[in-house]
Amino acid sequence: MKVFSKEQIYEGDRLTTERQNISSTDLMERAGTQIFNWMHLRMQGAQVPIHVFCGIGNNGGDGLVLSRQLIIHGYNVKTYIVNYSETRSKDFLINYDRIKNTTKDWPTVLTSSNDFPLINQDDIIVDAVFGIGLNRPPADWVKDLFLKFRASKSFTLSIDIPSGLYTDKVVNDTEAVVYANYTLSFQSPKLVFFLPNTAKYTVQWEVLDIGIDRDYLIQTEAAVELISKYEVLPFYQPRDKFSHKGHFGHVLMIGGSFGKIGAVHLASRSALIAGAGMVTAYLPTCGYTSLQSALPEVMVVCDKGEKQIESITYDFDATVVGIGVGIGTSEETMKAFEAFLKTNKRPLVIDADAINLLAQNKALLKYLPVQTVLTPHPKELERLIGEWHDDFDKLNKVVEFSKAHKVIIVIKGAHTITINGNKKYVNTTGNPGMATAGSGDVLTGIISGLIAQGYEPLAATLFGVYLHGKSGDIAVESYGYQSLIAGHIIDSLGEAYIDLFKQPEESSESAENDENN
Ligand SMILES: NC(=O)C1=CN([C@@H]2O[C@H](COP(=O)(O)OP(=O)(O)OC[C@H]3O[C@@H](n4cnc5c(N)ncnc54)[C@H](O)[C@@H]3O)[C@@H](O)[C@H]2O)[C@H](O)CC1
Ligand SMILES: [K+]
Repeated sequence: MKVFSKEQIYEGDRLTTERQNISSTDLMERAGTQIFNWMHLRMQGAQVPIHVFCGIGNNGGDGLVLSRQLIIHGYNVKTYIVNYSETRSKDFLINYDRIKNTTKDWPTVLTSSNDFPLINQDDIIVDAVFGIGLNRPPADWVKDLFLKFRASKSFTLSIDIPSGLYTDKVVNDTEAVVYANYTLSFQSPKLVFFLPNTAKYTVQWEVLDIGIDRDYLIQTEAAVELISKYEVLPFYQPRDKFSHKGHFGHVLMIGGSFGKIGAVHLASRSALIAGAGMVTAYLPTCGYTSLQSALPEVMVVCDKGEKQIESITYDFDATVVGIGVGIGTSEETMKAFEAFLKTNKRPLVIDADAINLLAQNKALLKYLPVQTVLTPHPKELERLIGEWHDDFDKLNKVVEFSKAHKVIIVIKGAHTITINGNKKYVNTTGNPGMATAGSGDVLTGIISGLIAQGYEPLAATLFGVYLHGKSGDIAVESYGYQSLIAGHIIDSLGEAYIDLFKQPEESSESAENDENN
């Protein structure tokens, strides 16, 4: 699913009204009615007090449409105008008139904290104060209103975006934002729903279809894309009946040091289970026996170093090389890594300490093949690109790095984001149970295993990140967050593949997302 920028959303609105020959008021009517339908379906006329707080722009206008519909359908509604400015939008004013014609119980205009109503915990708050038009911090009394929402502990439903959140930057004052239980967003989810600094402002979100022009949605290139089953399915390469292991490539997994052979074990096994035809693990000699005994399907080549890798030499042609898991950062390993990069011609997946080695010696970056995949966790990323102030700054820095070195970067996290030049891909699978030792080694193995089978590095990365998260989601059903370990993720990989062809997910136009799942 595309994640459009604010400018693209406004343009989509404009084009829709033009191409469908409707007014912006009609479009607002659709938006507000969609919210009403959503609530009506769930509430079925229940007389729970609903407090609808409307700003004076178009987000407020959506709130007024909703209020009117709720009133017409007999709900117990109170409407408030959060009068933070006298510059009311045209469609707000039209709907302000319409609601006044519908009920004698006119909206209450709020201009300071003295006007705030009583809200009980069992009431419902609808937040239609600010939408994507927010361009500066809210006034102090509006912030107090948001604090009152939180203090009430009532279920809070935000329209389009939690008020106080920007679409393209973080908020400095974490109290000047609505903490929504649920956000019903129009046209596209907002990038801020997925970033560590801002995801907390909505527990769940859903996109409502308000009939934006289809051609515009299809033809408009978005800088951010949400990756779910629908986006990865087209990558899937079916197997030919007459295929043999030679068709699915040979992964060379280089890594390990004394005490960290397990990382290579996990990555090699994952590569094989992801579907690679053959996997060879390249290890210091101390790892030979354990790896051979634990993984009979994997071949092993030993380095001359006993406890660490000291010179990388092998005499076969690998399809792809995964390097870095458990490798350590000793001087000898650095030399071996440098010599390897200078001669290697194969696609690379670089993880863990090999990223740290690159960060220590950035001159080596020029030896990376185009579309090398780097899979740093936050600390490794920081060593590579330097510190960042916030999530947007981080994304910008990674984009610059990706463009400068022509590499794909996987920013691992709750919503792993893959960056390829200007394009950002936000993954939707995975869970907190996957924050466990070795989980990253598994990802390295899966991506390498996919590249070996002929997937392009970007497709392999997006598909691999998706499958890794999905396997974790399947595994957590049996083990729970605490007891899930990396090996369980590998064991569920087969089911994650099978799941690709199970019942379709909910339509991507109305994808539901539960941040707590
Ligand atoms: N396709 C769609 O997504 C549709 C969305 N709709 C809704 O429209 C809003 C965006 O509306 P807009 O009028 O542009 O902005 P806001 O309502 O978010 O803000 C109102 C207005 O207030 C000014 N402003 C900004 N920040 C402040 C501040 N801190 N203090 C005071 N005033 C401020 C600014 O000038 C804004 O214009 C979108 O989110 C949807 O909810 C349409 O209804 C239908 C299609
Ligand atoms: K809002």
